[in-house]
Amino acid sequence: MIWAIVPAAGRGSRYGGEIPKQYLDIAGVPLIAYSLRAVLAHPSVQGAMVVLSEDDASWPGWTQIDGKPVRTCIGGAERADSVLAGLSALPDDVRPDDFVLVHDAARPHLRASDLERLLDLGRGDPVGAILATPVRDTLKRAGGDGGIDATEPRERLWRALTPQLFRRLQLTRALEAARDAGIAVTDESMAMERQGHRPLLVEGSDDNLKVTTPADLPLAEFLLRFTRERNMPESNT
Ligand SMILES: Nc1ccn([C@@H]2O[C@H](COP(=O)(O)OP(=O)(O)OP(=O)(O)O)[C@@H](O)[C@H]2O)c(=O)n1
Ligand SMILES: C[C@](O)(CO)[C@H](O)COP(=O)(O)O
Repeated sequence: MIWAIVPAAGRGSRYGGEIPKQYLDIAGVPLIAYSLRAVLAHPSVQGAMVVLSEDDASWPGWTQIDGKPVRTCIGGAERADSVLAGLSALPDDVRPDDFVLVHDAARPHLRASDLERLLDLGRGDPVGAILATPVRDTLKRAGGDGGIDATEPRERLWRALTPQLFRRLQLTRALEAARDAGIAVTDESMAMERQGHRPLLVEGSDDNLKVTTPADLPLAEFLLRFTRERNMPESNT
């Protein structure tokens, strides 16, 4: 069985607003509820560890979703610190070799079929796997003056998404090594790659968007309200 770690300790500075973006209302439900419901919907996921900020005043205090346990711990200044805190706070019966699934609280529209593919392929990989999508646009390198310095080759370039699936101890060691080296890793895979691992790329969906700026919220709401595969959470406490 697998535990999900849901980093939700960010302040949403690029979004702005009164409350952290993971608590914004989408169709009457906080954004984080969709992200949690999406990972907990898989039968192999037995619970979720939500990583909160020290002064989080918005967390609704859920202790279960769909009958699965939801626990919390306090994160850190950077996302990687929060994931490390989540790894450390997992229940004692989560073994060092067990897979854990890390999914951003800010990614509410995770398709069940994408999660199934990630778990199916990732659990068969010696290291683990991440959801990602191939880059489909031409990429430009910006100069400091607002002009274009170069067009970058996009062959074999993918956008990393979440969830990302790794074994508890291996991921813990990789994140600790990056922290101790003073390297800021932007996702779990980067920490694993620094250790020489080559995580599997599993193709996900472009609509597994991360709500980062205000422009993202209407699109997230559209996706959650109207797409076929949706995880509309029921109310729960
Ligand atoms: N110290 C941090 C920073 C981020 N996150 C979480 O990591 C996910 C992805 O991070 P991002 O989209 O960057 O969220 P924020 O850091 O809140 O956004 P910003 O960078 O705009 O402040 C979010 O669910 C966020 O809550 C976290 O748990 N702990
Ligand atoms: C983990 C992630 O969502 C993969 O794309 C991304 O790296 C998070 O970056 P952020 O700057 O913390 O939003």
